[in-house]
Amino acid sequence: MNKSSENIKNARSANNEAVQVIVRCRPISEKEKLSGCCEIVDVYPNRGVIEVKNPRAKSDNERIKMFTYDAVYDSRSSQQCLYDEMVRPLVASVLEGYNGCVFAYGQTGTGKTHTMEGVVGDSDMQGIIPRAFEQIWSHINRTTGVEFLVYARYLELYMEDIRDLLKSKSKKQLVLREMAGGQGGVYVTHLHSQTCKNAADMMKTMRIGNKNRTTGVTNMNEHSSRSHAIFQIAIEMAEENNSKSVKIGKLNLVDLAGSERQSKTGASGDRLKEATKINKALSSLGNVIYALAENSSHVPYRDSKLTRLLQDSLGGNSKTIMIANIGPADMNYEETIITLRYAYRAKAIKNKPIKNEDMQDAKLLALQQEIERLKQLIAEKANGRMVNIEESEGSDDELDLDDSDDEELKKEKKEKEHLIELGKMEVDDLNKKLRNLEKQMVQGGKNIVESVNENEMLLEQQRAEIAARKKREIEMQQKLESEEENYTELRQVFTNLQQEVEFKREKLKRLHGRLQSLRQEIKDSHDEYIKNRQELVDANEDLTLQLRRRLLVLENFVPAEERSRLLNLAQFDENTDNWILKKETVNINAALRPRAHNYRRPISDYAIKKSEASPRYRGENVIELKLDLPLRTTQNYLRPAICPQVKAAVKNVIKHELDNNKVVVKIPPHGFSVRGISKIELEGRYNKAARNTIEVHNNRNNTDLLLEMKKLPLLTIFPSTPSENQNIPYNSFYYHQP
Ligand SMILES: Nc1ncnc2c1ncn2[C@@H]1O[C@H](COP(=O)(O)OP(=O)(O)OP(=O)(O)O)[C@@H](O)[C@H]1O
Repeated sequence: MNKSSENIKNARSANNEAVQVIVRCRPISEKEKLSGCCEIVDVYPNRGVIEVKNPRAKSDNERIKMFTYDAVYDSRSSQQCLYDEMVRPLVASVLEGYNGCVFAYGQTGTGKTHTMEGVVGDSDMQGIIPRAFEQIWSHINRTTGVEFLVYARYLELYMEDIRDLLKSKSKKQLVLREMAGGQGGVYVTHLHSQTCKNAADMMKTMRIGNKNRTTGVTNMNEHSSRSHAIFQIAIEMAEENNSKSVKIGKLNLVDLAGSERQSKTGASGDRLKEATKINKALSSLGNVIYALAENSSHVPYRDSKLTRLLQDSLGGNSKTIMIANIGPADMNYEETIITLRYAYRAKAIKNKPIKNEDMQDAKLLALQQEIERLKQLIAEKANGRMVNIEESEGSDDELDLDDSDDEELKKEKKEKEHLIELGKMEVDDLNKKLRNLEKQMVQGGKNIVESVNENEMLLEQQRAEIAARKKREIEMQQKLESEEENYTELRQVFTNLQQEVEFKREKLKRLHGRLQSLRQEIKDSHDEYIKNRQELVDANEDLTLQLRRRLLVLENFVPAEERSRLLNLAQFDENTDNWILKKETVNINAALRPRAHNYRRPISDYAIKKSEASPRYRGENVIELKLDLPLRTTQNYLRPAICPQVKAAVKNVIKHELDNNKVVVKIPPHGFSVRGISKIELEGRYNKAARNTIEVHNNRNNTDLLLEMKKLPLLTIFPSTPSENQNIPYNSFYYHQP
């Protein structure tokens, strides 16, 4: 049995593990306070409960909604606390070879980026991603006897397009592909992997990605709110004496786009199209979560690129944490409830985490093999060189002994020396290559002195213990609450019937209240469902209308043979999720031959019907001559090659001109006057350093001239040599040509 099928078998027998769902509520913002918003969210961290008050409630049942999660964090919760309690154990699993995923979900401005990234460089405020870097590298620096290969990838999904944030200028097409060998999982082709050797490298990688995320974007905030960012870290590990067995831990850190419904933003036209595409990913994510929670036989992963990318993390072999971010203001009540419902549903998702062990396709293995090969090659080359050197020295001796000036021997010696030299260069090259390859790997435990601070380790251990205890407490508290009803009844001793009736009436009232609020929740969910369905029906109608309009154009204005030709060429490309036209195989003879048709265009139903009555629509023999296909198009145009000598000569002349040419600057075109002297023309030189800049000299040291020049709109004046004394008039100025 091969390793991958063994892995799959392991996965099946592995324990199911639910997706951990956390809710974090951010503090109320100044803007919300100023606009008179009030807080409607109550967070109970030790019970894992969130309560939301409906600001527009008409009845008691509608007033408060309660949701329970694995953990909840209020506005005062620290970044450190959230990380230690929830994320640290997950990253520790990744370092054992599991797949892990943390994704932040929620309305725009609720703190997803704050939670995932935080304030980079601030030890208290930094978020999950930089903390994960620290944890990973402090583990590597402590682990002796293991070789690591760590690399990061950073991608962005915007309107169903994937962008490589580490190689934003790359022209290579990024396509999603299924892993070979039925291992499950999806990867992106041509995505750049940045090898990292320490936490600073990773931080730099993240910064580069973030910079690329915003370059060329007109509205940075809007863009980041509408795109999904995925930072991927892969850690390959091999024990030094057992390099055959490689483990790979993979961590996906995802900052999703804002989840608010687009109808609320009043988008229309292109904006709506964009919104629909952005929403496509999030609504597909919702559908996947729903299907998994309902244990449905079909999970629509293929509906969007986001769900395909997160396939492993939802219902797959990964350990996953979902962080739902919410705001406390009444203004966002509806969105908050939607986020909370979404998160509540995700609690039901079960994953089957498995360790990625004995990975034959690991980069580390290939790297180690290449290093071994190079070492052998270097040893062989070095041996060969030694033999050559000995031989050459031998012939030297012979030369000395015989004291002969035999030309043959001299030539042979020279050749040998040449060979030795070549061999040396080759070995140097190989050594350089070897060092480069070795540099990519990190020897675990190397910086042990730096990182193993006893107190630090102890602190970390204690934090982990506290986190585990807190988690247990929440679980127990939740269990206790659910069973409290029965316990109180059992513990209650009634002295008379009246007391028992009273107690039971109270209980009935409580249960009735709970029933009513559950009914209300069902009604709300149903209303939400109807609303969503209506939105889908509307969208469907819109699309049908568009389709009919296009079909009408197609039927009436596109010739039938052209239509069938296009239909034959069209095919759906699963990888790009789009229809594409296959390349046509042109039979040149057939294409050029004239063809006769028994009709003339248009050939619409209307025209056919009318053809009986009106000669205007009657069929005629039309001979169609296909246009000759051009042998070359403008795209194939090649510039005539210019002889390099001519090119160099022209360049020289231009350079000479620029260096020596004095330029007469007229500012403005007709010049200007200074104290009666009219139409002064200034003389200047091209400044070599700055194109479009002419250095103008005020040789007359004339302050009035300077003042006049300063008034000119096109003139930027600054001294060519900085002068500390501002009263001394500048002698040189720069005139920027507009
Ligand atoms: N827990 C928190 N404590 C303090 N401030 C917070 C918290 N969460 C969010 N904020 C602040 O709220 C603002 C919005 O947060 P952030 O940009 O992280 O939201 P977002 O959900 O990522 O938005 P977008 O969808 O636009 O990317 C920021 O100024 C951030 O500092």
